[in-house]
Amino acid sequence: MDGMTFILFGATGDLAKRKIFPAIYNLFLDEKLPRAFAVFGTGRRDMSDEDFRAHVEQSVKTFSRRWEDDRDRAGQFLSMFHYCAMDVTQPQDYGKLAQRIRQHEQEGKIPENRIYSLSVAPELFGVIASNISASELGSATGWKRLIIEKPFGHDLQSARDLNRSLRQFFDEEEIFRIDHYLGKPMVQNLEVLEFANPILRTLWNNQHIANVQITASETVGVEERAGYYDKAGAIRDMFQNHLLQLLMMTAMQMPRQFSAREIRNEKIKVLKALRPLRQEDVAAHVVRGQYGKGWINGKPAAAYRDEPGVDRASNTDTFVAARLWIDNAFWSGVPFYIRTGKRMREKSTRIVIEFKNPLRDAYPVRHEKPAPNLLVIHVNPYEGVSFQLNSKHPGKHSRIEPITMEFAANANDVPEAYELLLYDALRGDSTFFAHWEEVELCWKWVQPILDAFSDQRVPLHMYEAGTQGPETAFRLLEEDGFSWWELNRHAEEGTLGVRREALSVSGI
Ligand SMILES: NC(=O)C1=CN([C@@H]2O[C@H](COP(=O)(O)OP(=O)(O)OC[C@H]3O[C@@H](n4cnc5c(N)ncnc54)[C@H](OP(=O)(O)O)[C@@H]3O)[C@@H](O)[C@H]2O)C=CC1
Ligand SMILES: O=C1O[C@H](COP(=O)(O)O)[C@@H](O)[C@H](O)[C@H]1O
Repeated sequence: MDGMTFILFGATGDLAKRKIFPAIYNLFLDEKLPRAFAVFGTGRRDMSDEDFRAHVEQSVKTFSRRWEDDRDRAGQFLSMFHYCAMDVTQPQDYGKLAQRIRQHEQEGKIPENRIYSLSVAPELFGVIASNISASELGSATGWKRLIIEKPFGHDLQSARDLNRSLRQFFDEEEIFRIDHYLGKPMVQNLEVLEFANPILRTLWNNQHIANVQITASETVGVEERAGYYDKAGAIRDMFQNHLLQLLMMTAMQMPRQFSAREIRNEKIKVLKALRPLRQEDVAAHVVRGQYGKGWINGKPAAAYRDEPGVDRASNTDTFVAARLWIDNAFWSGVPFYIRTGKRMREKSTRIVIEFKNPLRDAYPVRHEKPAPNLLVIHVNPYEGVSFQLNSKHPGKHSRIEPITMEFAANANDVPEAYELLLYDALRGDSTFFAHWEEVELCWKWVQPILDAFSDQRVPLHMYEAGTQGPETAFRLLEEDGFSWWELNRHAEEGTLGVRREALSVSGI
């Protein structure tokens, strides 16, 4: 890799501390950084380079799973970090930053290749891109890339406006929109599972698959982010981006080549085949929920409306479940059920593929019915794959019981999403970043839901904190003769199976 400079706007913020510095540190330990690599952090507060390095060290000690107490190594790592206080809204401040970067590049004979990473509030994305371009930074002789955090817009129109303003200064190929779900190792593994296993490839279609369920449930509530979340809700925070990305990665067909462009084309085909929702149909296919008070892991949890910073009369969705149809030759007739929520019973992101069960009634009456085969991709926090098959009980003649074959990744060896994504951005590989066309199509599909929610056309169902969401989300599947599959009780002990989910039992 060529030498380069990583310019981090928002280097004193929460994301930098928890994700970005630890990721850079892990890449450093793995010798994946270019030989000539420097980070210039910026923020409004005053800090010397030494203060900044102490801040980076503290962040890495706290948040990297691999901190090594080796002073030489730590010194070598920290010497890459520099700090420049500035206000990003002030064009004159960019000259100071540009001078420091240029001096560093000249002293080290480093090419003027620059990555601008925007870890600041989204309102500042456009102004930073414009000021970079208008300042001395804009006349660098090397390549440039822009890393953007979420949220990318608040709805279809604002996303288009933001994209238009960024595209005045950066080409699409230069923009790397982070969706950290695309950096999760099991999500990156999806294309291998689907396409490198002829057995699965043969089965990956509507002839064999009965339904697909994608769940991202969290036990945490709104935490300290009410200011942002109360305006966003689960539909913007998780559904429009992370969950639709999981849907695309699951439903896409094998690309002609495993290049960023071809993979993106296949993902886009899925979005284009998604059956559009008319506003008047939203209530029939989308369930909207908000958590009330309840219990999480034996501790009382406040209702969403009682959380600090939340409007007492808020109608914001903290839970969304939806039924989607992909109208193409591969998936026609297969419902995709997607749900996400805060303050649910368990933290789990998983994709469950339920296979058709044509032999269910082929066994004589005295036998138990075989359960459907299930393939479960456990994305988070367990990372692995399990396959549920049927087997005959050795002792009981007529007993058919489900058995699970599983593969679980060794948690210590699994890199974090930001590590994989930053490494890709350094190499200029955009496969696991959200392309504008994907982002726009996702907003387009979601927009009628946003409109129906804001017009109060979809009832807001309250659910008790610590449960699996409102009852209506169970009905959504029951209408089609299915039920949600949940992690089995022994998941913490390493068993990755699933079982049919019972209706809203709280986690008391
Ligand atoms: N935190 C998280 O877990 C996640 C965050 N994100 C996204 O990442 C981005 C950053 O979030 P987060 O780190 O939580 O935010 P914080 O509020 O913690 O940090 C904001 C950063 O922006 C800097 N900043 C604010 N205004 C200016 C200004 N006018 N000039 C220069 N610097 C400024 C602050 O510096 P200073 O205080 O020194 O002025 C600070 O470093 C947001 O887009 C967020 O949506 C996305 C996913 C998860
Ligand atoms: O982007 C977000 O993701 C987190 C959940 O991420 P995970 O990696 O822990 O599954 C969510 O809590 C947050 O609200 C959202 O902004």
